[in-house]
Parts: sequence; structure tokens; C-alpha cells
Amino acid sequence: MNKAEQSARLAEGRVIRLPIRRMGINGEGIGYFQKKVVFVEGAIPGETVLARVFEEERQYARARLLRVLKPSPRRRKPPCPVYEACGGCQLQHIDYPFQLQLKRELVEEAFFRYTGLKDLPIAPTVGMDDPWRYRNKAQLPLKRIDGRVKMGMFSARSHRLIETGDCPIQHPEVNRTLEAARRVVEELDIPIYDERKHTGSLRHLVARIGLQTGEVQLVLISRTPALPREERLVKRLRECLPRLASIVLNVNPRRTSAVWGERSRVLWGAEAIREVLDGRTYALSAPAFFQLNPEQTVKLYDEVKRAASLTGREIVVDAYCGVGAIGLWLAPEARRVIGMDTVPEAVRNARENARRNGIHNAEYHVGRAEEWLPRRVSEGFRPDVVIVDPPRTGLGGGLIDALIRAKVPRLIYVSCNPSTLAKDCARLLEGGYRIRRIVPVDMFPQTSHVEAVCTLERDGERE
Ligand SMILES: C[S@@+](CC[C@H](N)C(=O)[O-])C[C@H]1O[C@@H](n2cnc3c(N)ncnc32)[C@H](O)[C@@H]1O
Repeated sequence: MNKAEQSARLAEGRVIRLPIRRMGINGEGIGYFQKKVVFVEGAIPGETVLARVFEEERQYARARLLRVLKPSPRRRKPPCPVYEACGGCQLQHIDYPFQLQLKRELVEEAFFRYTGLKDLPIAPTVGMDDPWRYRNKAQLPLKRIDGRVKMGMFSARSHRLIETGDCPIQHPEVNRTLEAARRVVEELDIPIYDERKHTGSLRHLVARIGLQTGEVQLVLISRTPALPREERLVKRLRECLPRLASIVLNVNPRRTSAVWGERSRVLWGAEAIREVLDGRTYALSAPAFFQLNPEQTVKLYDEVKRAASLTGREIVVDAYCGVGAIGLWLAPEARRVIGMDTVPEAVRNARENARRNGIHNAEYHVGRAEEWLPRRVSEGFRPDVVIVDPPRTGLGGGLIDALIRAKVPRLIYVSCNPSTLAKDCARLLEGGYRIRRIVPVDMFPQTSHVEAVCTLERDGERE
């Protein structure tokens, strides 16, 4: 960059030549211009690009990629025809081994930003042999456009619906189920929700498959408590989709961008489908969380089990337990497992899953982890190992203080957001913990998301 370039202001509309240094949390390339961070979507670390600034803030700027001047040898043609418009994936233009390397760097940078620590023991990202067709679940909005029922993803930059068709990261059965259901909805003229007017009924279609059992659940998310022609709808869905094990109606009457409502009603079949992971059977009710990538889930849970190093004497807490998946993975090597989650259906599944798998030392509670654990700690409860697997927002307020107060010897933090993971770990470090190991696991190939298992330990007497 020459002097004249350096001194000119980085104003909107300006075209700049930018070397890309690293990847941002949303998969964008990041470069520095006059010491300011500039985000360029579609640019790859190691490249030099020409980009036009379209947004300038005090701390950062955003620029649109015009031309790649020096391409990365890791650049490749994205296989998906709607990749650019859809926004669901962010890394299809980068070869897979480099995606894994960049995800490890994302975790490293997040820890450096929040803890100031470099050279942490971060393992290489655990990847997939075939990083496609892995997702066991999709939830897609519907829209009526020119008399047709369209289904897809809302584009990242607008509320434009992009038809995702045969999405290459979804399991083919999930794509087939959703497309067949869309056609039935169109054929029976089911009223589609209009988000601007808040009228109509059907908002989203959700399909989840148990990969090992082949069972498929279809959820219809509706603004109204019932759908017109419900009986005929169920009959046609069953005719068109012989692998369906369950059809559920979920009611979301609110004017909100949240997809799920509070109430669900089984329209036909089972309340839950089943999945089998490494010999364990899990019942999954419609509103219950379950990992999206079953193949990688086995590796993730094995990593948690390694990190827990159980001897059979430990009391283990599985906080944010969902359907009890992690706790049941560990229960045979623990004295006792106690899990909690806010979703009652998930807790019901967790209890049933324990029974179904012959596990008698696990108990599950409905509740907020940040309330449940502090209360029990104040009553004298002292677990040996605590596993936390919170949503993207990280650990709730009082939970970190309670873990520190209880001097839990071993914490295993499973996270899908490196920023909140690193921020929470910074507080745990202040509270006397040290980081033993961090293992990034690629649960979401082709996207910028990364999961990580972070093991923390502490010395010291417990009262
Ligand atoms: C990332 S999922 C992890 C689920 C589970 N560990 C697994 O591997 O399937 C997070 C879970 O936290 C639950 N959750 C959200 N907020 C919570 C809270 N404040 N307390 C307890 N559970 C919560 C969600 O219902 C969801 O099941």
C-alpha cells in the first residue's frame, strides 16, 4: 500500500486493495486498512483483494469483494448453485482441510481476545471424512409468491426467500421430506403465513430424521391452533412420505422471528422419533434439542468422555442436558449423573432415554442451570465433574460464580460459540481454573460455526 493510499480516508464507496490476514467469526475475510479492521465477505486469508467499502464505523468497516487480485490456492468453486444468495453456508469456497485450520484459528483468536493467553493447548479441529449431507434436521420458512408455495432460506442480507432445493449439507431424506410436504401443502391450498400482515397459518416446515432408525418426523409450525383440511393433509402426507413416523403441529401465534411456539400437538404417529448413536437409543420429541450432525456427535461425546476421565466414583452434572445425550454417554463410568434443561419435553425424553438404555444412576430436572446449580451449591452440593453445553449466549449469570464457589475440580465446557466460550473461561480463570485442553470439533462443515470442548481444572481443598 503506498503513502497516498494510507493517508486517504476510508470512506464509503472507496475502492481499496486489501491483503486478507484472517477469518472472522462469520466466515468473512479480515484485513487491516489504516489499522482499521475491514470485513470482506468471500475473501480468504492469504489473498489480496480489491473491495469497495459500503459501511464505515468507528471501529471497523465492511467492503464488498470486487476482484481477487491474488487468489488463495485453497479457493475452490462452491458446489452449491445458490451458495452466494442463500447465506446458510459461508465457507463452501474454501477447501475442507483449510476450513478446519481456520476454525482452529477462530478458537485461538477468541481465547487470545478475551483471556490474553497465547499458546493454549488447542488440538487440531476434528473433521469429517465426507463433509456433506450431514444435517439430520432442517426448518424452512414458507412464503406464497405469485400463487406458488415457496420454501427455502431467507438470504443473509434481506428477507428474500432463496429456494434451497436439494441442499448439499442436508441429509437427502430431509430434503425429500420437506419438498414432498411443500407439494402437499400447495395441492391442498393450506393458507401460508404472511409475516407483514400477520395473517394466514403455516409458517415453517421442519423435518428431522433418526439416521440409524430411518424414522422421520415432520413438524408443521402454524400461527393458528389448527390448520384447515387437517385430516386430508395428514392422509396425503402419509401417502407421499412412507418413512414418516410422526407428524406434529407446533403453534406459534406471535409476531416474532423465533420459529417455535410453546405448544405442540401430535397430528399422527409417535410423539418422538428415535436415533441410535454408538449403541445408545435416544427418543427425540419435536421441541427437544439434538445435535445436528450425528457422525460428529459421536466424536464430540467421546471427547467429553475422555476429558471427564471418570473412575466410577464421580458425581457428574450434565447442565443444559437436552435429551440427556452427554450424561447417558458418561453414566456407565460415573457414580451418579444429574442433568437439567429448561424444555420439559427434552427432560421427559432424557428420563425415558435413561430407562431405555438401562441407566439407573441418572436423574433429570426441568430448570434453568443458572438457578438450579447455585441453589444446590448453597445447600452443600459438591459435584466432581460439571459438563456445561449452553446455547450460543454462553453461561447464565450465577452459574460461573457457583462453579467457582463449589470448587468443582473438573469442568468440561462444550460450546458452539468461541466468543462466549472464551469470555466465560476468562472469568473461570480469574476464579482459580486453568485450561487443560481445547478440542475444536467440526459439527457444521461448510459453515463458519465451530464447536469446541474445553477442559478446565483447579487444585485446592474443597470445604
Ligand atoms: C446446545 S444444547 C445442548 C444439549 C445437549 N447437551 C446435547 O448435547 O444434545 C443447549 C440446551 O440448553 C437448553 N437450555 C437453554 N437455556 C437453558 C438454561 N438457562 N438452563 C438449562 N438449559 C437451558 C436448551 O433447551 C438445549 O437443550
